[in-house]
Amino acid sequence: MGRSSHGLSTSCAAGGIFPAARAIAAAHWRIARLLPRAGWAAVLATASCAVLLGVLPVVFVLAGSLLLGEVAQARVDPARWPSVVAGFLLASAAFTVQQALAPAQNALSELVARRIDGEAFDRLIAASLHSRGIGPLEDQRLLEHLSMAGYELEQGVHTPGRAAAGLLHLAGRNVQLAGFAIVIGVGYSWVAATGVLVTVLAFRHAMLSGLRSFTGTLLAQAALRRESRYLRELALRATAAKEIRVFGLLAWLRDRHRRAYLAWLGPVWRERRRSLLWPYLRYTLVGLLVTAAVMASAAVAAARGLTVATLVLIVQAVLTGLRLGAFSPEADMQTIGGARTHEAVRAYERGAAAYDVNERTDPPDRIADPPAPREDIRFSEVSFRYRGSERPVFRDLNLRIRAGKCTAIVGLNGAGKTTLVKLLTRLYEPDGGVITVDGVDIRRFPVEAWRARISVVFQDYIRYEATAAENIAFGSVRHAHAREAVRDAAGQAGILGTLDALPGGLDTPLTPHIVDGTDLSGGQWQRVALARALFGLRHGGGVLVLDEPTASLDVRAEARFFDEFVRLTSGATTVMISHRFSTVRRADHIVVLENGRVGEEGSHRELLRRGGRYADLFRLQAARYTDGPARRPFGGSGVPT
Ligand SMILES: Nc1ncnc2c1ncn2[C@@H]1O[C@H](COP(=O)(O)OP(=O)(O)OP(=O)(O)O)[C@@H](O)[C@H]1O
Repeated sequence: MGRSSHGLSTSCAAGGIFPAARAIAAAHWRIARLLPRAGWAAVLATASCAVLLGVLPVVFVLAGSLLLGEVAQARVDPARWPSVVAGFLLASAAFTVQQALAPAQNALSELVARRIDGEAFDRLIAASLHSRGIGPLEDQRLLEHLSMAGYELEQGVHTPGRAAAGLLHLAGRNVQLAGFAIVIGVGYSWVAATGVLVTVLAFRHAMLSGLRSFTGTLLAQAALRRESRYLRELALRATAAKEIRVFGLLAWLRDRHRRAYLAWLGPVWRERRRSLLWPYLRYTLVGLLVTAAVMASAAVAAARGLTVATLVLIVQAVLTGLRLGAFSPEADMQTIGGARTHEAVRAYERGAAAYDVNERTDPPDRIADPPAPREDIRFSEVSFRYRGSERPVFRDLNLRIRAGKCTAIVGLNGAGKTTLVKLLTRLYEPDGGVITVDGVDIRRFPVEAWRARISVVFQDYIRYEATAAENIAFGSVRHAHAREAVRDAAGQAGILGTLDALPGGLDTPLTPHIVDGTDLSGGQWQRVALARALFGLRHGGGVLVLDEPTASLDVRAEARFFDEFVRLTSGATTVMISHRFSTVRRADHIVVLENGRVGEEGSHRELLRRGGRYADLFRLQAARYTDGPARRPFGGSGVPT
């Protein structure tokens, strides 16, 4: 049995008939085990409907032939008319109940599917949120499972729930098949019954194997499908609308989308022909031969005395029975595709859980409540490399962040500044070394408690589609009700006036996608993010981390922010990451990251005096803001200090 890069089995071709049948049976079994999640009452009701809907067509055919036979007899023997009426009533009842039950079964199947899919979505979200760090969400291998499962569950077609409902539907079809086989066996010949059964089962097996192989190809094409989806979204969403128009990317986008779409569809079409069309034609031919053989032998039997009613019964049972070998739109694609989605959910769950298990184990002597740092936070001999990446970001990094002071971290792009924050907030664990607060390993604190101590504005902070007040209160959700504190934080970040002036004040949704909602400018959003961090700091943060806090602020706003900043953060341990030297120079202590280590550190003046990397970078940036004299070699009178 082949295995794709997804770890999901994809092909039956290599293994022959029995392994393929075993794999399909195993997939069905895994799906069947999901049924209790829909609740036994719903499952039993749906299964009962399915079984009845399987039995009723058999009853209808039996009643119909009984009616036919009795009508013929009643012409010569009037005493048979009650039997005619009974046959008619039975056929009518079978037909009417079938019509009434079909919508009920659809509704119940929907209920079963939604319950199971709701639970699968819950599990996927739980696996995504419960993992301690963000490693699984940045691991390409696991992301494939996550995006495939998320996409299918959202589309709602190839889902575990639809697969489970499909299985119940198949149970009904199998009951029907058994019913017709019994009718043929009892009424005519067990050889003919076996012929019909074998033909239907062989046809179904070939079709399901083909479907399985086909969905395997779909999966193997997942990257291309994702690319064409991404390009479609690029064209249809507002996010890239500006650049696409200004850079004149429309033609490129259409062409690229067309090519990606065809590159995805080409193998899918080929596989559809290979695994679905040819087996379909082959088995249809076999089905026709079997039908012809049974019909011919029935005709011979009829000539030798088989009654017309029995002949009609057999013909109907054979034809309707053979029809059950056909594709079931309610079940087949769903059971095969849904089983794969279920496997993807499980694979992501396992992978995400393994991430936590594989992390270094926490020290046993736990401390429930991490204190705010009194001395310092230290990175000691810390090394770290992203999984799948060759290059370590940190190698034996030693770094001290003084408590109650502002430490600025600078470095070239990719030096590891944001990664440092990820390690500090335990979104990733170091491969070696230790991070301590006043000498205590931070792994001794519960992760949530430690994170509650840290208030962060990430470089790519989130613009939540929520009210302005909520956007700020997310800094400490436990204190979301503290309206005055929200206003204070907004005031401190210099955004209160703007928010008060919105139509709904602080209760205005900050999104243009909601009626009465609005959007803010980049700089205004940055102030909201700052307000969020200040709100968190006020409610027990103790440590404030700002990654590029003033990147979107205008020069005046930046200057004002820093005038206020010292007062607002007094007593807090602050880490500031910035490329703006006008921001960095105000820090108490500056650390330059270089080649995975601390290249140099000191105050702004000390570092300028040293004339090293920091002084170079500072001089380069200062020269961009001044005229000729500032371009003189550092140390000259024209350089700001
Ligand atoms: N999820 C990830 N997986 C693999 N490599 C990553 C990941 N995130 C970052 N890196 C790599 O780690 C290194 C450090 O990245 P980081 O984002 O910490 O740099 P930075 O100093 O914050 O950069 P910038 O100044 O551009 O924001 C870079 O080489 C980057 O390519």
